[in-house]
Amino acid sequence: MTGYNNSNGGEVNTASNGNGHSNGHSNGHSNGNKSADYTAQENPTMCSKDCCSGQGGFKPGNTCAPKKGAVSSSDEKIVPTPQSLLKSNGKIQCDLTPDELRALRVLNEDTYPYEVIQEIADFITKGAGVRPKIGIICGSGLGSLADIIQDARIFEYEKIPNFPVSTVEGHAGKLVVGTLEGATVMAMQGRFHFYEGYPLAKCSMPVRVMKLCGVEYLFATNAAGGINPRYGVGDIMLMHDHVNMLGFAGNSPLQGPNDPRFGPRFPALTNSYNKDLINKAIEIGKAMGIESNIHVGVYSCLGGPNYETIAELKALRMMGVDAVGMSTVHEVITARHCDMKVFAFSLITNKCATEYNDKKDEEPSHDEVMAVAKMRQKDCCELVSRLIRELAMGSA
Ligand SMILES: O=P(O)(O)O[C@H]1O[C@H](CO)[C@@H](O)[C@H]1O
Ligand SMILES: Nc1nc2[nH]cnc2c(=O)[nH]1
Repeated sequence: MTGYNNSNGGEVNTASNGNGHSNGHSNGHSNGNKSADYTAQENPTMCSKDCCSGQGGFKPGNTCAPKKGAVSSSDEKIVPTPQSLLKSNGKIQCDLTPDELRALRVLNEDTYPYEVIQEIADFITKGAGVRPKIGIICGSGLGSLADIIQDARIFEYEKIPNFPVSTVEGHAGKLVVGTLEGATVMAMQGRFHFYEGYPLAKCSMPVRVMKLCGVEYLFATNAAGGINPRYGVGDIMLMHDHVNMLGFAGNSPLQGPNDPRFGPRFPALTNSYNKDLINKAIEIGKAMGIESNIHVGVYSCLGGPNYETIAELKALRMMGVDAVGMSTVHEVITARHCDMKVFAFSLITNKCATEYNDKKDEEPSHDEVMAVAKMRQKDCCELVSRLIRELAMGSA
């Protein structure tokens, strides 16, 4: 095990853009060509945010009207959208089929009151005949974690009332309830991502379903890019913390009115990842002989679906991030909010380039992510099963 490692091994160079061109700005902006309408403050011909806010934007009578000759979008002719495209007989035209409309509605139904989540949980526990104690979320290509569950009762997402559907390859869209190593478990073969168009609260809604089914421990797994230069493809990073990039941008699965039946308005996240489970997993890694492929590190979730630019990866490395993905963080936040114990790991499926001269063939692809996950699924399954056995025996 490489152990805790937050050190900045990436040797990030902020003075140059890495293409050999100095960017000319001490603040790290790489765009040397400042456009004419860069900000309202810098160009007095443009109105500021305060000036036009709440007034429907710029109006000709405003005192801050652009001066003649100034570069501004108001110089362009505005062609209004013909009413004929918007309305027909007073009704809004819509070419979507009823199925497409339903899909849109499901996509936009992002509030899940306690009662609806309770209904979903009841549907599952009645159908399965058990109350699972451990919840597992299978990462991309790691669906086999659910295949090892015994006495499995399988629920397809489409058949669960009010449940979203999986749209990503490698996420089958099934909920598997049964037993594993003597413990009752429920596993999501397919998670929901922000980039699929689901709001974060909807992405992590199944965690609340797990809670109301009786789950006490969340095991979240994911496929991730390794930013820490010491991580190799196929390594496993036990998550001991995260950087919530979507949170930096004002997005949270806990946004909106708080239901105290789930948890407090302002939950603390300082001890989100259960240390006993991390230590147990390290021991198990040693027993499995994969000690040198196990690390403990910091994960960060970006919105995706694109993989990161090199500048973004450099920035994440500077922030102490070891692995990057597009999931898990909102699930962990939701789990901690309702007081579940969390264990999470990333399977490193690709090495992230943090220098411009890194090899071009290091570009990530989902095919590669899936292939590596397939290759490493046996060890991931063994790690999870052994850890669950320890929990079932009461020694973790
Ligand atoms: O986080 P999981 O679901 O494992 O999947 C990861 O892999 C996909 C990209 O290849 C993204 O969905 C990313 O989040
Ligand atoms: N954001 C992100 N997600 C991933 N999932 C698997 N690899 C990666 C990666 O490099 N970046």
